[in-house]
Amino acid sequence: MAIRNVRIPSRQLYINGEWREPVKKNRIPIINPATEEIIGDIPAATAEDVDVAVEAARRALARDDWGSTTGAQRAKYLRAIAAKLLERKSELATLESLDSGKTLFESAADMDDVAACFEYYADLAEALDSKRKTPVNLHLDSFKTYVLREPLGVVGLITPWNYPLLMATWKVAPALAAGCAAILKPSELASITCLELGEICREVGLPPGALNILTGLGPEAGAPLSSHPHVDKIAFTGSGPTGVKIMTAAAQLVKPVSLELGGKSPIVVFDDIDNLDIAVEWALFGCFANTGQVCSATSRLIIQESIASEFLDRLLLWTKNIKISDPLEEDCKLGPVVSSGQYEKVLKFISNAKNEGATILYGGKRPEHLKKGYYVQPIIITDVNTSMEIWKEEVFGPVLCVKTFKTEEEAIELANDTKYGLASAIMSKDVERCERFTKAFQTGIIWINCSQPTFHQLPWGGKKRSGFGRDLGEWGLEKYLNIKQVTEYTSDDAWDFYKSPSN
Ligand SMILES: NC(=O)c1ccc[n+]([C@@H]2O[C@H](COP(=O)([O-])OP(=O)(O)OC[C@H]3O[C@@H](n4cnc5c(N)ncnc54)[C@H](O)[C@@H]3O)[C@@H](O)[C@H]2O)c1
Ligand SMILES: C[N+](C)(C)CCCC=O
Ligand code: NA
Repeated sequence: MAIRNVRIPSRQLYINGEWREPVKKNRIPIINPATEEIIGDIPAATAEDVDVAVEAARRALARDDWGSTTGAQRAKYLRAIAAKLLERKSELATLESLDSGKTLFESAADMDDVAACFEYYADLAEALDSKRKTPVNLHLDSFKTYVLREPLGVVGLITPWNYPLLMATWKVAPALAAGCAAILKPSELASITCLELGEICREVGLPPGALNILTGLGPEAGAPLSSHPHVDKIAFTGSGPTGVKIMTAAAQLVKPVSLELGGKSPIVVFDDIDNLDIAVEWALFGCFANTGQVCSATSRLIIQESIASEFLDRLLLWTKNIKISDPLEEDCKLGPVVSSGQYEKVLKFISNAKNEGATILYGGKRPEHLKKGYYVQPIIITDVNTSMEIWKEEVFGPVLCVKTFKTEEEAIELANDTKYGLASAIMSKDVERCERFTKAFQTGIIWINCSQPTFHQLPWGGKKRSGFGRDLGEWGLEKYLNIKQVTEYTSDDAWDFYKSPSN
């Protein structure tokens, strides 16, 4: 249930466990994409604030109350955060919808996922205690060796607007579980819930500086974080062009980065599926959930020619049935896109596709009943060829383009015909065929007879231009750890490499 008349909290930057006004005192308006109204504002951090936050993070690591904690002690903080998040679930979900345009149903599901992700990494933090020191047996009498897993240090976490608190959590929870001190820089287009995470950390008594939250613009707050000499790693989720900038800045200091970038993922549908409607719904969900603003959206439908016409007829019926409304309205299934910039971008993709000769089978216009807000009907585009922009580029909106195939070889070639490599889906009841596609798809995520279900136990990330490194699962924790080898000489005998002068 939405909380009507919810108050938009007015916050400052969260640094060293306190709310702190940005040095330059600037603020950025919060716009509700469903109404185009300004509903509040967030602080705008600059390089000066980044310096203060990095210093706070370094001090946290040097203090015993954070830097010497066991995994079990950190797990207590993570569980307390999860409990507070659940206590405030309805309010946070409403705030997320007001800020990003996400349907209330999806925002509420995100809050459950956020809390579950903190719980999951609490378990992994506890398990880390027994793995902190691993002896390595060399079968030598003169040496004792072991490997330590330690927190990597101060980490910068830069995140996007499409799942504001969830994408932040995929990085914050494992970074804290590992014992790092973190600086989160959420997207300026949707930061409300990330700032509320700051309030929750304050309430549960997370040691000062363990997590700092700097809202602000990318070039003003994100860039100085990426190039800061005392930030040991940047974990980034966002667009390809920003990923390139971050990697370039980090390279100057040989700072490690992990990049979760965009995609143009395929969903391949074979004519052996049992139930057309079930496959149609997955195709719809795979591309139109979160108004298509999903990095892993399966936005290229590759359908076997023999069922294409019937499949598209059904797809059209299902698409027309999607309720488009204010995201807080009950049963809303498609809200507005996040911002006016994103709205213009989506409309431009549609007009370019038309100009290049593609057919708009359905949608792409403002819904008649919604006069305000960044709303666009879901769009299905046919007569697409592989050189068109709409086939090649990520739209990040509710835009599905369709191509047909005859043979399995043709399907796999079309599926892999992309610079991206995040996810792929196959719909078929032929188990061996699904195995062949699992091997052939050039992506980090494979969905079989579904699209998008995500579990925090499993690694999330891509290859090719979708980036590298993994969030979630044990892989999402490893990236915040430094692996340190320790070699001890235990013999009483001299090493005897040089001639002793006393002989
Ligand atoms: N692979 C994934 O897991 C995943 C998940 C969600 C979103 N995405 C991708 O994110 C993109 C949409 O998100 P977006 O529009 O917020 O992306 P974006 O790249 O514009 O912004 C992402 C973050 O980077 C910051 N930023 C911008 N310029 C910067 C700079 N020069 N230095 C440092 N930080 C900077 C932004 O302020 C924001 O916090 C899409 O391409 C989508 O595919 C990927
Ligand atoms: C869990 N989801 C919905 C697949 C979120 C993917 C994150 C990328 O946009
Ligand atoms: Na907003």
